[in-house]
Amino acid sequence: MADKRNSEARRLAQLIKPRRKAYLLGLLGSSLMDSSMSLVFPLLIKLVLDAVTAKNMNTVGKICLEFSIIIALLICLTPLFQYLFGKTVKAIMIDFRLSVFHHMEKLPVAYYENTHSGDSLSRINNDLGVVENALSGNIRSIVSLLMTGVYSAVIMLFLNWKFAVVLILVGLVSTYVNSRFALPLRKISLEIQQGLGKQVERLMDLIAGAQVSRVFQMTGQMNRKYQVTNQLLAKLSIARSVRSAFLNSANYTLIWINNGGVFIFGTLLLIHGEITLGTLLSLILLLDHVTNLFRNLGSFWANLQSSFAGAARVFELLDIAEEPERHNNEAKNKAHKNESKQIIEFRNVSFSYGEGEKILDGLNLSIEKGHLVALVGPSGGGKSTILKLLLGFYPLEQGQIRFEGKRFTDYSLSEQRNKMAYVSQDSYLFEGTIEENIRYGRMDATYEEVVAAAKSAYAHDFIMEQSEGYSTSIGERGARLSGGQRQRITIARALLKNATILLLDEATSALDSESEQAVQMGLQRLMEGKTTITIAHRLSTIRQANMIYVIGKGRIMEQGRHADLLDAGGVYMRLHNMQDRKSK
Ligand SMILES: Nc1ncnc2c1ncn2[C@@H]1O[C@H](COP(=O)(O)OP(=O)(O)OP(=O)(O)O)[C@@H](O)[C@H]1O
Repeated sequence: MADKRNSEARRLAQLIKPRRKAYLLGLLGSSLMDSSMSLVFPLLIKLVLDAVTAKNMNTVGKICLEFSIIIALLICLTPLFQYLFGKTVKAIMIDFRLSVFHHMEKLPVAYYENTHSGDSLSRINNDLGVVENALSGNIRSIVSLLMTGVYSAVIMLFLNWKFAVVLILVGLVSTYVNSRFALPLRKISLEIQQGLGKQVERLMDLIAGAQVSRVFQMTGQMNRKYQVTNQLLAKLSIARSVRSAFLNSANYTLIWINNGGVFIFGTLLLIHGEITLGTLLSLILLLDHVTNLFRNLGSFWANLQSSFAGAARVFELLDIAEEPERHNNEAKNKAHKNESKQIIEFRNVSFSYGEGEKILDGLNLSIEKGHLVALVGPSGGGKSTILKLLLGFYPLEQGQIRFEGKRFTDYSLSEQRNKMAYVSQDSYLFEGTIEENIRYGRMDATYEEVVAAAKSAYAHDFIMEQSEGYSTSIGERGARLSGGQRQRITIARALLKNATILLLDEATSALDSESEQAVQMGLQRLMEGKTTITIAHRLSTIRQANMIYVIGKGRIMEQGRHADLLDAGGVYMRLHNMQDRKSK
């Protein structure tokens, strides 16, 4: 645990490193201003009272003038240091948020498939907010407290060392009591941060699943799940409050013992003539700062521990390995020489997600350049997994994929993906205009090229019917468009990319028969001279395919052209007949 804390502190220090000078100057400067402000008054009281007791009015005037200058200086410098500190913390956080964002961009698809988006969102929102608090509020409070307390103690030592020593000894008890509360508070804070993550997950489900939850009348279940996280959070917050309350009452007890004892001791010193009235008053005012140090150091430390809990969750996210430039686990197959002319070849490929069962099991398939190849077969057979492997979303476990005659790993992942365009069942549309969404296919495309792609995808007409044509904003995930319209925009985006290989995963599934026919025609035009791998459930759409692979349980069950497979009378024929009967 201590190691972990150290590592979080070290990593937070690393964050500050590029702006270390400005951060330290802002932090120490503003803390110095805070503590100086607190010390000016006790000193002024002592000096003025001593001068008044000595009836030395000239000195009183001089002291007042000097202190006026000091206070004016403090008033001018305080906002300057605070501005520097605030600005530096913001700059550090901007860089940090950006690096977290960049990291998330590079995380493997597997991370997103296996982690609830609410958890990630909570880490980059709530937990990063907590880190910002640590860098600004928490650390500054501790430094200010330390400075004020230590200065006050030093001044007290000068004013009367006996008084100061008694006070410090009593204060150490207070620090010990406070520090005992720090660790449990940190533990609860970590649980609260995790609970907040769960709560965001529930909220994400509520928003993203708004339609489904209404159709399936799920509000009861969703409410219950939300209640569970809410109650857990409430329980944890109460536990934290209870511990804080105990800490506070322990502190109040100590304050009274401390103040009472010190007051009696100070009065005795005054009666015995060891200190003046001015010194006693000044000591009593300084006393508050020193007891504050002993009393609050523990609880401020505990707050910092809570911030570390948030930081730990962000660093945990940052520690997840990014996608490599290339998957290199095929290196053991170096001996394999390429003698094939195929554009894509799977050789004895086996794959499973994590520790689970084999999804692909010694799969062999080859795809010729310019061909239209269809993958069909029962649900869960592994068709989409084949496309995911081609896109490099997962590394291979066994076997190899060859690509344009070379090993897959001879290409970087970005080179592989540059050669491919992908339209999946639920291709994502981004917040922005229709034009922007199509242009993501190729950022340097001209407006005319964007329009041409939209025309080929048979999207142009409905785009022109929108209020602002290509500049129409489509809303989150294209919520202001119909399913078929969304699909045609994603097809236009893929068309614009003009990649050598087209991967279509049920690309026309969301279209009505009329627009499906239109898109099929557009795709036909696009596929000329390109290699297309399409996953199709409706076998009527792949009659023209050069090769059809029937995939089941991660293996090829049958392969051939449409007519051959029908003649063979196997799985394909049964699927075909079933669909035929349904359509009639
Ligand atoms: N990210 C994942 N983690 C774990 N298992 C997964 C993951 N994605 C898919 N699977 C499993 O892999 C198997 C094959 O899935 P895949 O999506 O490749 O099948 P498919 O043939 O495309 O199915 P469908 O025709 O229904 O789309 C399924 O059993 C599925 O549950």
